[in-house]
Amino acid sequence: MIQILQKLKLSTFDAFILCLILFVSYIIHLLIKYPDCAIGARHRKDLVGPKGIPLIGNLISLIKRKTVVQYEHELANKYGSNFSFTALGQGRVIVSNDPRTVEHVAKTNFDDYPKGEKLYKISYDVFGDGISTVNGPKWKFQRKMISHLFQGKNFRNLIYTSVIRKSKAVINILKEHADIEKPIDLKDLFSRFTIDTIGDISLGEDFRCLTHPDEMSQFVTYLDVIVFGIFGRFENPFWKFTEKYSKKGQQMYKAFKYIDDYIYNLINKHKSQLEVDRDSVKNLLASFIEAVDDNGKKFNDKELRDVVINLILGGRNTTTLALSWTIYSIMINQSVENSLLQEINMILSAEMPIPSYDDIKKFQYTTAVFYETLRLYPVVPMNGRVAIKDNVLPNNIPVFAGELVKFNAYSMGRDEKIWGEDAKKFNPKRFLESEDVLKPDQFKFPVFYAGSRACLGQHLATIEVVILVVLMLKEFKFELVPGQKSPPEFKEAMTLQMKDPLMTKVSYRTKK
Ligand code: HEM
Repeated sequence: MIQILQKLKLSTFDAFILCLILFVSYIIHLLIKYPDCAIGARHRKDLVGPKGIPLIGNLISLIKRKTVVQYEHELANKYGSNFSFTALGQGRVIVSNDPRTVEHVAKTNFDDYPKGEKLYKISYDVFGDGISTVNGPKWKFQRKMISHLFQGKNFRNLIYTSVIRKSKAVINILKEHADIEKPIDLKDLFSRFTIDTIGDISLGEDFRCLTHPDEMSQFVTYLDVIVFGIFGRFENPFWKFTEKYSKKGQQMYKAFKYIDDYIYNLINKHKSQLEVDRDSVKNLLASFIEAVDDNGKKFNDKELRDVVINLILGGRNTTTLALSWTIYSIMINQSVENSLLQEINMILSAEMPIPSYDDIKKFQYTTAVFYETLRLYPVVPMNGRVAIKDNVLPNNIPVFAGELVKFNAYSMGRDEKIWGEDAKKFNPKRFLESEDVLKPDQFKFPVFYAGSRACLGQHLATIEVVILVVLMLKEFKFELVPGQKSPPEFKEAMTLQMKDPLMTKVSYRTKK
């Protein structure tokens, strides 16, 4: 540019005026191209939604939001099931809370909506090439191996034994609180339960979060550091730079290294043990080390690390939140608690105080309570994919390559068009009275996602929630400590987090 100006032999003042004209023309060009949407987003008159500001779209409303879920839910209340907005850095977002859209994205046109490059790059340090973020053959291989293992009898025994053992530890903690009438933060207790359970199932490790809460395992502490760190990257386009020069960033890098070393050490330890005696270790990591696909291919060490960390992270937070929202929903619905107790007393007895594996499926009402909770409080409240080619949604909305098609499971769960007039009411029986008892249409109820990439841990999560809820309710009554917000406020995150602790009074059902 400077060379061109020199060749034109313009004075400094003329050059300045020329640059100014060019700059202003460019801005005018952008303003014409993006009159009400963010730079990079296609200007579209055919979609309804909040009017955007030229060049930045709806960025300011998004910044001022409480949480993105609530922002989108307010828009759904105003504009209906289908609407759109844009934001600088995000491009165009098309929200379509229509079961047909979920089916289109998750199943029918699956190949046109892969997991995005941005997600892969931002979370590579943690998820690596694990199932949650990859596409194509890498995803297929892991999906096949994991589902195969998860369907086996060994896995069944492993999860059952582990969940029962860890649930008993929870009951012991609750006894301590009930004895001295000391309230407990159930959200924190569930988080310790889920990490101890998934640590046991996947690695054979006892993180001792239930038994020794004051000596927090370094692995667990660093796990939280990386989860929050990665979430921060989605909000900060300059993360690569800021992490390099911030204390928080340095702590994250330390955490990545620690977690990697920890898992690689365990892989080596497991391999040595398995060489000596194949039956000496029974956990998911051991099973993955031994697993072979149809072509005789085994997981290499990097794949083992990735698969294990993906399962730990995929299953921990989600189940913690599911348990917290379930117990909260029970506490505020007395008639639901009564029906639960009726079911528990019908299946369990003084001689059989603990459900066997086969008993679990008898707890139909309890499972319905879990589903009903997820309908109103889906712990993965929003989901979506960027289209890689032009498409048309079943409701005739065109989608252009690069646009993000989203559905908001929180809004869908409260939509009368989907769930009828009592959509906002907590009514677990709806999952029992419908034709497909406890097998809700996954496109209408996409809380575990749907189609080929539906959650692989649904069964495990259901077992964890049903067993723990049954054992807890059988022995104790739970009440919200007064003065807390009900329903609890949300905290901005990828999952539907409660902002504050869930302080709860615990008392014995029968006087000791
Ligand atoms: C209530 C508890 C849970 C909920 C609500 C839940 C929800 C979900 C959702 C919405 C997805 C799709 C994510 C996406 O692709 O955008 C997913 C995927 C997945 N979940 Fe879960 N999950 C739960 C528990 C678990 C557990 C306990 C595990 C295993 C330890 C697990 C393992 C997975 C895996 C491996 C995937 C990836 C599947 C694939 O991409 O093919 N989940 N889950």
